[in-house]
Amino acid sequence: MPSLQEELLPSTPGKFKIDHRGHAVNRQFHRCFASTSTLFLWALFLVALTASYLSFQSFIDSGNRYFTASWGGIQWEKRVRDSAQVHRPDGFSVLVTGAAGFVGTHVSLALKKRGDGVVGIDNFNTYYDPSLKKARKSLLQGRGVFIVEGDVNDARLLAKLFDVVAFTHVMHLAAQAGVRYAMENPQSYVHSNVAGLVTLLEACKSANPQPAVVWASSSSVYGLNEKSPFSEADRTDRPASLYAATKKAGEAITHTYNHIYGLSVTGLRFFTVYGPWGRPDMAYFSFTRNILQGKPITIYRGKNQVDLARDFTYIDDIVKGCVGSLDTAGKSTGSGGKKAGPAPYRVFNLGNTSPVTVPTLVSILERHLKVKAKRNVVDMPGNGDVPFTHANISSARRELGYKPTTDLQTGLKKFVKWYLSYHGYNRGNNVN
Ligand SMILES: O=C(O)[C@H]1O[C@H](OP(=O)(O)OP(=O)(O)OC[C@H]2O[C@@H](n3ccc(=O)[nH]c3=O)[C@H](O)[C@@H]2O)[C@H](O)[C@@H](O)[C@H]1O
Repeated sequence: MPSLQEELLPSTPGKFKIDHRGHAVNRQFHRCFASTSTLFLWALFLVALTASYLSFQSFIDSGNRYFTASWGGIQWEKRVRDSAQVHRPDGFSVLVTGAAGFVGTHVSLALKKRGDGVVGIDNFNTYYDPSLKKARKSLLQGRGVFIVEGDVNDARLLAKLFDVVAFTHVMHLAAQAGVRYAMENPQSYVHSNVAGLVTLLEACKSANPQPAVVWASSSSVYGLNEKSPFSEADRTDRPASLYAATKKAGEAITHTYNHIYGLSVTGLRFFTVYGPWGRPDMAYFSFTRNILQGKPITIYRGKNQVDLARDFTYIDDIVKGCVGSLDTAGKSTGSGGKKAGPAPYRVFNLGNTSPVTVPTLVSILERHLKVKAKRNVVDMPGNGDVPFTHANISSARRELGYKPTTDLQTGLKKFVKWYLSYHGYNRGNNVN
């Protein structure tokens, strides 16, 4: 006779010995209970493991934030102060956000050159090759512009910067750019163009004295507007992309800060800016790369086979518009978060006033590169693009003295020259 103990335990691990009904139920119950407790113990173990992993991660994260932060300290503050030092009578000290970006680099160089103090901030994100941003940073460093590596969403960093320097102006160019990428990564637009903007404005409104703010809006706010050329008074309530919607939101948000806190605000609607040190995600840049590499380029075409057109604007003209905006920006009236009276709120188009079709842009590039493009013409996908842009710049001309002087042919020649030299092509043989 097997003992009770023997009856309850399977003879071979994993197997049941069903002698009769009662024993089998007993054994099953015991087995089930045993496996449930094992499962429970395993689950407990896994939960504990996950919890310790998560707290370790958060420790690492906070460690990164607080112990390896790339800002702070006496030496850092000295670099910030030196960079903000003004070297002309009545000069400005300007905080340039997105300073390692395309427009940010050019504006910083121009301001520094005329004797203004400039401190840059840039998060060096990977939207496009950060090595280009690092190269721009080196260029700026060589001219005495210090760039802080940080995000405009970092309120502590901004507060510190305003603590160290009484900035007279903020040139806010940090943004998530690109019209079509908004479908791939919508949150990045909210993060930079909405949340980042609010964090920056909070810092500006709390500063004492408050700086005047000039910031980059976009021609894309005109969206489905069909009235041409686009005037600042035209409708901007029909954006065609999330990018455009966040820029439109930025115009509303900056208006609020102007209204409540007396911040002086100037919004600049840039029209498809291009030139040396430009953005690799933009059509003129990626077309150049592909043409030189013998790869096909995709040219979008609008409804009824109408070519798309843009009011392409050369970077040097945009820089003049930015500097003119800083020069004419009235003062903010508030301080420490309190408004003392009305302050200026302005919006200007900065375009070239002569739209060019995308196929014409490609022909100009072909001429400068002396290489034929492999054109792949497709119907414009529903990706946020608008069929054309065309700026009316009378306001900017009147109030900022803005007068674009570079046509697309001339501007692309300068871009191609830079592109070939930057990428190490043999310039003498390739550029006319
Ligand atoms: O003014 C602005 O507010 C915006 O300008 C710029 O946007 P866009 O005018 O769309 O420039 P960009 O991408 O160079 O496309 C140019 C043309 O090429 C067409 N295009 C584009 C890519 C392609 O592969 N094929 C093509 O035909 C395309 O359909 C378009 O017709 C900035 O990127 C943006 O950040 C914002 O600042």
